[in-house]
Amino acid sequence: MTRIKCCGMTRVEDALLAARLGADAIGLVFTTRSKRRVTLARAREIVAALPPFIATVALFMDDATARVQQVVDEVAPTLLQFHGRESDDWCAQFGRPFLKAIAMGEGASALPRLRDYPRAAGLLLDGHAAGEAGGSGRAFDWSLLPGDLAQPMILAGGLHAGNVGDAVRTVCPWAVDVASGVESTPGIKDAARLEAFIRAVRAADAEQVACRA
Ligand SMILES: O=C(O)c1ccccc1N[C@@H]1O[C@H](COP(=O)(O)O)[C@@H](O)[C@H]1O
Repeated sequence: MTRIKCCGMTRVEDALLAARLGADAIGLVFTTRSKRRVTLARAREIVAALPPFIATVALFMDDATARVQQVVDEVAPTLLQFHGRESDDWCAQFGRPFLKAIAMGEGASALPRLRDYPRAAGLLLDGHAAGEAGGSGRAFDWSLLPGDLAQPMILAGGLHAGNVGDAVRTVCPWAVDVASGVESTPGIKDAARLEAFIRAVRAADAEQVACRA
């Protein structure tokens, strides 16, 4: 079954809705380069409201070590997610499992970077170009993806209810991650779009026997 992460939560009600509809994880964005940025207080409020077994993922992009440590100490997210030029060692210093985002917007030239993060719990492949912020709603060419990634792959970038079924069938990712594709406005989730997204993933899962082989 494909795991589902819904990123860029800024409201308790949206996080609870995602959990109720069947999301496995929610993302909280701390980088200043995002319209979905949350304060520490709001992040704590969202995390405290969640039911059991929903993972929380704190997202950063070239942030200071002290800032990441502060979020680790005060919010206690399940995982960290790094979107910038952070190295594998730098990401690992917090002693937490982490996802490393790889900017796939440049196409095949991004592929060597998939080998640079052996300590990552998963690689999140996003549609933006290196140096740009994610959460742009931009997809990339999934046919570039190698079938033999060493780590679990989290597919992101421009996913929405209309294309996520194809993504699951074509790529067989460990998880999918969505931000703008389930929003009415940045940071505000749309219940109908979120429900349609999760339904589309589950429908593709039901058809896709190859991924479970
Ligand atoms: O969501 C953001 O604002 C954001 C900012 C900076 C780096 C990453 C960000 N979001 C991540 O990007 C992916 C793809 O977003 P989208 O679905 O294409 O809008 C998203 O899943 C977040 O993990």
